[in-house]
Amino acid sequence: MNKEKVLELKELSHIYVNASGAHLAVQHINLVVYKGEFISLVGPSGCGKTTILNMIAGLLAPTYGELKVMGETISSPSPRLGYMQQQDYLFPWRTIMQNVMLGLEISGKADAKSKQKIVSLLDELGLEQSAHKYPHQLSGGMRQRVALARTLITDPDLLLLDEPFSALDLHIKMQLEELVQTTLGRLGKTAILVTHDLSEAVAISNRVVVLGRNPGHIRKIITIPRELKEAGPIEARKHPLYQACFDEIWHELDEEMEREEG
Ligand SMILES: Nc1ncnc2c1ncn2[C@@H]1O[C@H](COP(=O)(O)OP(=O)(O)OP(=O)(O)O)[C@@H](O)[C@H]1O
Repeated sequence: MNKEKVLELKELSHIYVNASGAHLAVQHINLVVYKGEFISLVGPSGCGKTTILNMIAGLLAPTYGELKVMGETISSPSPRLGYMQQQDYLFPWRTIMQNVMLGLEISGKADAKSKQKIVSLLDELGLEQSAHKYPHQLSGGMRQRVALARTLITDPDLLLLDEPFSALDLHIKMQLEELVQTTLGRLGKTAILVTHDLSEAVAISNRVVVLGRNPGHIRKIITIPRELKEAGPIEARKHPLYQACFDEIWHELDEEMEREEG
């Protein structure tokens, strides 16, 4: 694996302050993510997954600690980052082509070659027949593929994926995981996925970051064997090495629950 650092989090912490007081949401988050890695964040509800993602996205300022993307401190939303969420946020009055174009327009990257770039990306994502359709004419899985195209078209260094597959039925979800892994792998992209689905985290990631809560912290970082990644998300779930990884994450989360109750 190429050892270029795409993301560096050092002692990253966030305190929410509002009318009811101050709440330490996450503290001492230390993580380095290298080019081409796929990292998942898992943990119980309220452990700070969204808070961490929002800080990386430049939407929320760290209260203390350091956050760098490609060596640069991020303090506001940056074109280096692509954000994909559970909801696709496609504009209903724009065609698929125009929705993807929006990603380029917003980042000021639209030019004479944009249309051709979009056509070939839609083609790669199996959406070649959909370019002139409107979002309501597509299924949920296809809409998420459009959202992926809109995220990838700006060529971000780091993709932030906030449960982008969670609203889809299992079959479509696994197909989309497969497509995302293949596409990001081919483009050499780096990604951070927030998911509640442990099987998805094991099947798609290079490393899984297991978080604990009160306040949010990293409990353990589990490296997934290369063989699972090479098998692809669907076959990985049937691989002999899969269950041990799943059990290790499960055990961490179990211990976290016991720690909280104890
Ligand atoms: N705006 C806010 N003001 C105060 N506290 C907040 C705010 N947003 C989140 N929190 C608290 O910060 C902690 C982390 O929340 P966060 O939403 O990041 O967790 P999460 O792991 O993403 O949760 P979930 O899995 O339920 O989405 C929780 O204790 C939450 O209640």
